[in-house]
Amino acid sequence: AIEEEEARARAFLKILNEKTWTRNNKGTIAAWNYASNITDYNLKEQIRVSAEIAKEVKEDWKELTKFNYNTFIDYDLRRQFKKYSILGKAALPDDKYVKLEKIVSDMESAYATAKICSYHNKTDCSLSLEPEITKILTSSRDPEELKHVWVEWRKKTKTVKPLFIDYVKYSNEAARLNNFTSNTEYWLYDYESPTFVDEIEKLWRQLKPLYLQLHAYVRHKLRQRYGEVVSEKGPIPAHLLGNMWAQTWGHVADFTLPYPKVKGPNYSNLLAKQEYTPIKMFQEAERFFVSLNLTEMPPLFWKNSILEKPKDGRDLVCHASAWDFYDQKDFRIKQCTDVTFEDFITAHHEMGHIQYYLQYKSQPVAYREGANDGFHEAVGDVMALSVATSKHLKKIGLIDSEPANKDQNDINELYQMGLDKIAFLPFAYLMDLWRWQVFDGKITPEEYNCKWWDYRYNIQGIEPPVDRSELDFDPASKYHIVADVPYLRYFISYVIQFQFHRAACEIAGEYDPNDLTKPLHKCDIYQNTKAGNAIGKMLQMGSSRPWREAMEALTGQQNMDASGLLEYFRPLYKWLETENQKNNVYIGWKICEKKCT
Ligand SMILES: C=C(C[SeH])C(=O)N1CCC[C@H]1C(=O)O
Ligand SMILES: [Zn+2]
Repeated sequence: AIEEEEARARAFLKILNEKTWTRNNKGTIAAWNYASNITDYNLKEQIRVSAEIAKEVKEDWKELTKFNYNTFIDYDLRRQFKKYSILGKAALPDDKYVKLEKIVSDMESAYATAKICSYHNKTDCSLSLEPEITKILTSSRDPEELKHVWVEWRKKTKTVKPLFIDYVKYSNEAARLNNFTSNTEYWLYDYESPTFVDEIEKLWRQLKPLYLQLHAYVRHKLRQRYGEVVSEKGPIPAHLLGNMWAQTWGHVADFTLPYPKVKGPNYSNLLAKQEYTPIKMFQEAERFFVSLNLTEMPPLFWKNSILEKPKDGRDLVCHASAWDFYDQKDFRIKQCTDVTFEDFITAHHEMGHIQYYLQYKSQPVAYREGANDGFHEAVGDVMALSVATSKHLKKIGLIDSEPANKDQNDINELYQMGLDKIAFLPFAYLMDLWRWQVFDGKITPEEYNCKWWDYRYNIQGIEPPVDRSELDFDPASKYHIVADVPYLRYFISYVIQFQFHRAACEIAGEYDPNDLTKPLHKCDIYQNTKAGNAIGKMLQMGSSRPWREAMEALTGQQNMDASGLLEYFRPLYKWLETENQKNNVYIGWKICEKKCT
């Protein structure tokens, strides 16, 4: 009878849970050893362990699928079985599994070890993405030097194209073995919502007008600074926006600010002046979480994390990441942290992942993940929305007084935040729009690059600094493309983090929609344990319930909703519309001559 089968299933699941966290721990250790020290030995070891685990997982899967779990009455039992029933890449035959693992590791190490020559000193070819190239992109105001690093980085990273073609093939093969039509369907499966892509498209439609206003203003200001290299009505040249991928534009703030006369201090300089070190940045981040009655970092975090780029000359993956070792004790961050405000904010982002791991660590293994992957990306950013306010920075003594001219400074602060949060939306959206079409075969290898630039033109309104062709492979210039990391999670995060922020700020009494003295963008939930407890309750759920129920636990609503972000940026939106009208600025962009052939 079903009761008897469910009893057997519970016993089976108990054992599977134990085996799974132990396997995950072993696999994560091997993956950490490779990512933090790229050597042939560590690569072989990582692949050996991963293949061994895949074999064992497949054995257990054969047993698991003998159960009639879709008929189980117990929701929780049914849900856990359903999660374990998706085998993922382990569905591949052993040899193809190893091939796919090696392909992704090789693409990731090509990216992690890529170096370019300096613009000013052609014999110095030691520049890595972090910190050297990043520093140039954020601080150089020489269009020729910016063009040099933009082009040279892509010359180095495009070499993985043949590997990427095979990556697509094997990923699709694995997806089909899981009864998905392609890797696209596999990537979207966990959102448990057939209308999910439509919901995302609708959010972008609601947010695009705000983006168009910001884009028009920034192009106008860049044109004032750089002249004809920035067209009046065309896309913005991608190399002038302070970021290798033009995904966030915060580093052009200092010469495009709405009210330059009341420009505040450079926070990065203040961090350096106050002798912050990477460790102190993470300790400060921890203090914020603990102030909300959330959990402190466990001893092994401080013992095992890599919080600065090692100076021993080793190759490692510098792209910031947070790791759960599934033993409920070992949680780590690996980040090549510089003492900059951007990295201080990223420290909160990464610690948000660790906090989520800590909050759901007592859940069954199958539920130790975000309600959906966008939630995982949002946790730290919610904290950072409070931390980045001048009100908070005064509380922690980074600045000694809040800026004088309130209204003008408010617009400046909103603009600074908008250069990161609003500018990011079309980039995050197009990253998987392109990959979904690649996995579905609608974009073929012969057109990878020009279809990429079609999206970059049409959705983001940017253009390359030099002509592109199919001999280039610009998507590979971005970590997530070569490392097989989906990106829709960040678009989701940048929308829902403002819903979470609004809910937490209302609980904290820091935001009141009817009280103009408490606008959302001035909210700081620091030390508010009521807000912290509400956030913690949502995080403890992990993926034990569908994400809409987790969303409802904190915000009282079940849908993703652009109104949080639009409420936060409302004052900036009005200011931009007025300013653009005053300057008679063209809104949008004419698709100028195709730069990809
Ligand atoms: C910091 C991380 C590790 Se999850 C990251 O990849 N992020 C954080 C924001 C967007 C995205 C990126 O850098 O592209
Ligand atoms: Zn993240």
